[in-house]
Amino acid sequence: MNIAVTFLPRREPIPLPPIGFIGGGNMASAIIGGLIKQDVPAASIEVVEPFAEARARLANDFGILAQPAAGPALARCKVIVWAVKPQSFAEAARPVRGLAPDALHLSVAAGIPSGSIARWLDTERVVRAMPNTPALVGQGMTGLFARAAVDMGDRKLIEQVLDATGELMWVDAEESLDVVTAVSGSGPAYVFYFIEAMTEAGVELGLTPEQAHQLAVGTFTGASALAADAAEPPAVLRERVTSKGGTTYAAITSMESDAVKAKFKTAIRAAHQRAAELGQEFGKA
Ligand SMILES: NC(=O)C1=CN([C@@H]2O[C@H](COP(=O)(O)OP(=O)(O)OC[C@H]3O[C@@H](n4cnc5c(N)ncnc54)[C@H](O)[C@@H]3O)[C@@H](O)[C@H]2O)C=CC1
Ligand SMILES: O=C(O)[C@@H]1CCC=N1
Repeated sequence: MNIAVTFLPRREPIPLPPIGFIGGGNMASAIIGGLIKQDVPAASIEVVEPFAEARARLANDFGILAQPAAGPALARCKVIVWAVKPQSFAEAARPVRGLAPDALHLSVAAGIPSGSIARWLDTERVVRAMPNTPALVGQGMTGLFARAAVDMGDRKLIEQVLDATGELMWVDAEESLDVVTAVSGSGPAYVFYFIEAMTEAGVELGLTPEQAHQLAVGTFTGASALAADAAEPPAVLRERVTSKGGTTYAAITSMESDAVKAKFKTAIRAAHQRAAELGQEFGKA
């Protein structure tokens, strides 16, 4: 499948209206952290978060007084960000429907189709996003899809809301978001998994955990920067590291004989399949 994408140029800041969040967990905090960095005052952010512990974290980290349930405070919000688990979306939507009739809705939930969200909230102004956790350090990758009723002004508003989280990429087909989920949404977990493996191997071979961690993390940072900067594809960069009969050759040959690349691709297909299942399971209500 070909995915049509648009990389966005750096954006001029625009003043942001009050923004509401339904769910105040990890992803909401990553986006809120970015807003606070853009000097959005905590007082213009409304959060609905049923768990007291999560509310305490929001108060402590950002000075935000979150509400345990949806109420009239959401009426002033021009954008509402949906950062609940796919399993909780339909239930969370029920008390919000009609509370903020002019709001543009932005969902980060994996899998849940924009058509279900439009139905639950009785509005066509819905954008779906698939961010990832490096958004916490301003280096996230976010895929975005807009329903037909979302105009250019709405898109600009969404871009501004997510501006401090990292790079944004609009996709033209909603199905592409499930691919984005499998590649970059879940992707940081794959990278951490490889970092764990490299660190464990380094320790088993005699380095201290600190040394092995520093080498593994630094190698990912450096190789990613090189891949981003280089004109050549990653396969060519890999070949440049791989001296004939040398150490890398031994490692890559071992991985190829264990079908590591094929297995890794199978894992990404499993994530893709799960994104579609989440939509089917929890998008119906
Ligand atoms: N964690 C990740 O790497 C990514 C997560 N996502 C998506 O972001 C969404 C949220 O994920 P996380 O932030 O990781 O989960 P999380 O569990 O940290 O946050 C979800 C929050 O929603 C709250 N909540 C539950 N029921 C609610 C209700 N009825 N009304 C309001 N809030 C309610 C929970 O108390 C919790 O604090 C999910 O849909 C996930 O698919 C998307 C991209 C990456
Ligand atoms: O694992 C999940 O379902 C979510 C979506 C992408 C990353 N975390």
